Amino acid sequence: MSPNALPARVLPEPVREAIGRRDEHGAIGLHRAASARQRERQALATRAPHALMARAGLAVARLALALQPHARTVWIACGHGNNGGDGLEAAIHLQQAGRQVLLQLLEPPAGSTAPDDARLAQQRARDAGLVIHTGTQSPPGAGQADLVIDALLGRGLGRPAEGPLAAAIEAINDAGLPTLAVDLPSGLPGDGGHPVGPCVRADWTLALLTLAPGLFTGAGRDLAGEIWQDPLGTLDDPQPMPADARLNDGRSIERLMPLRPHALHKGSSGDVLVIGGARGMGGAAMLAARAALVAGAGRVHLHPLDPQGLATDPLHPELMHCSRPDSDLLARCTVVAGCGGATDIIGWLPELSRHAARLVLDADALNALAADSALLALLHQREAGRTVITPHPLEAARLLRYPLETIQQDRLAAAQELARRCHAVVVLKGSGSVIAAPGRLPWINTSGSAALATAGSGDVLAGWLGASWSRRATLPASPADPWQASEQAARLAVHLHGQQAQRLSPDRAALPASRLAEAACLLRPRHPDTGPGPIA
Ligand SMILES: NC(=O)C1=CN([C@@H]2O[C@H](COP(=O)(O)OP(=O)(O)OC[C@H]3O[C@@H](n4cnc5c(N)ncnc54)[C@H](O)[C@@H]3O)[C@@H](O)[C@H]2O)[C@@H](O)CC1
Ligand SMILES: Nc1ncnc2c1ncn2[C@@H]1O[C@H](COP(=O)(O)OP(=O)(O)O)[C@@H](O)[C@H]1O
Ligand SMILES: [K+]
Repeated sequence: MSPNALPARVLPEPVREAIGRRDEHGAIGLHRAASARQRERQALATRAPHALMARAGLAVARLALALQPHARTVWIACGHGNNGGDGLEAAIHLQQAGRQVLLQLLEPPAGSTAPDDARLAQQRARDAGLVIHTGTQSPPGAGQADLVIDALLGRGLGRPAEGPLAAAIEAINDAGLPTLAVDLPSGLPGDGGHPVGPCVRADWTLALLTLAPGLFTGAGRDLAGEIWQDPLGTLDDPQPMPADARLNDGRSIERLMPLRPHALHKGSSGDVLVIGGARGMGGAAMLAARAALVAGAGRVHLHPLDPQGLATDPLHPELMHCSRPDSDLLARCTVVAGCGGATDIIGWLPELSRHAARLVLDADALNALAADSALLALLHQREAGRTVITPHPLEAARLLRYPLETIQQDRLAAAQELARRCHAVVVLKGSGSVIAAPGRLPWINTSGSAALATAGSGDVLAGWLGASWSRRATLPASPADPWQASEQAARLAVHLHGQQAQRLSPDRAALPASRLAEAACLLRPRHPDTGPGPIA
């Protein structure tokens, strides 16, 4: 086994991966189960029987040895499908590398049989002299192993695990050992990232062939740990299956960073107008305005909905108070509406829908929209690429009239549906924010952390996004692609917002939103989140 050829680490960033894995947008593609299967079929068709699984097993064993080089005993829990087959193949290599392997195999449920590849892997493991424990209990000594490899279930998860499978998942979690998941943590739905039954909590996940969106959003990040990928030698295959989504990671947004040329003037950075801050919630609008200012908008106007609200910001006297925005101002600005807007924002929405050049709707503006289909119809009449909405999952649930659970079970689908219904670019916030524009592949953002789970960090994002969009609006637009500017502005702001939070709070301690607003930028942060790179 060559120790040099390891898979590529996808998260945490930065990625130093094999050449050729990025698409024409400089992005890494994500595949839902149906296209992953199709990709697998394509790969199987051009290879010798069992070659793909043998390679998968080798990739798992190599990564296990690289991550835990001193592990002497490795417990490998295998299911009856091809995910288990990968585990069995890995067992052969780990045994050959001198490790003691405790190999557990769950029997198929009554009436079903293991797939051919997995059966062949079982035979090969037996032929290699491995002892296979087939009871429902973990193998003796498993709890004292140095590493557990979870090969119970991968992309085949069809329903919540129960019975022996659920017990095996719980045994892995209860053991508290360093855990490497094969392809997916068992129990994690690859498309959605929101388990409804028991699920392995892994320290590392090695995705095989394709990357599942569910690894990067919802509960996926916490359950998958550090994410690695091995394309199993398929990078040069002709016509690979197109992706269903893309990763909005550091590399993919590099090309979106606006230049600040020497001859820049405030008129070339665009204007932002923030409307929000009803009584008692002036801070929300102030945070959005500050973020827009610090992120580099040419001019920032603030219209507080509370007439007694702060007229000026003592920390930022450059912020312009605006007592009554007229249609000329609306037609010039990127309008960020709704932060702390309460019900006072409702009356503004028809006018904003008609006149705002670019419109970012957040918080209470979204609640107003959810409650009034006439407002939604007005939004629909706006030109393509003129609106961005930034709901958190509960706001998305109100807008779509779905239970919150449904949103979280398939965040990609929810964001796409919202984009279609609202005729807007959508930022569905939370762990692994999804950015979706109508009729386009959605993006899953990789930056950010629980440091952002504080009141006001969404207001900061809305203002940041406003500045990002204003800046892009002054650049030459692509007439053939009306969604491009707003989608790119959202991608850039969402990624930098998360990246700055990681930089300011590396240990994920709660980050006051006012500190984040002061760090708003549209440039590469000075201290990007770096870590040891993978060996690719
Ligand atoms: N065929 C190959 O050569 C390759 C297979 N690969 C592996 O194959 C995996 C997919 O394999 P499978 O399609 O066999 O699926 P899995 O091994 O993930 O699951 C096996 C079977 O378990 C059953 N099942 C699903 N949910 C269950 C539940 N809650 N309780 C009990 N049984 C349940 C299903 O019938 C499913 O087909 C990937 O995740 C990956 O690890 C990849 O390594 C690529 C190569
Ligand atoms: N655990 C997390 N991981 C990554 N990003 C997060 C996490 N929690 C919150 N965020 C981000 O923080 C922001 C919170 O926005 P929101 O829920 O609207 O809060 P608020 O209304 O208090 O400002 C969003 O950008 C969201 O994506
Ligand atoms: K697994």
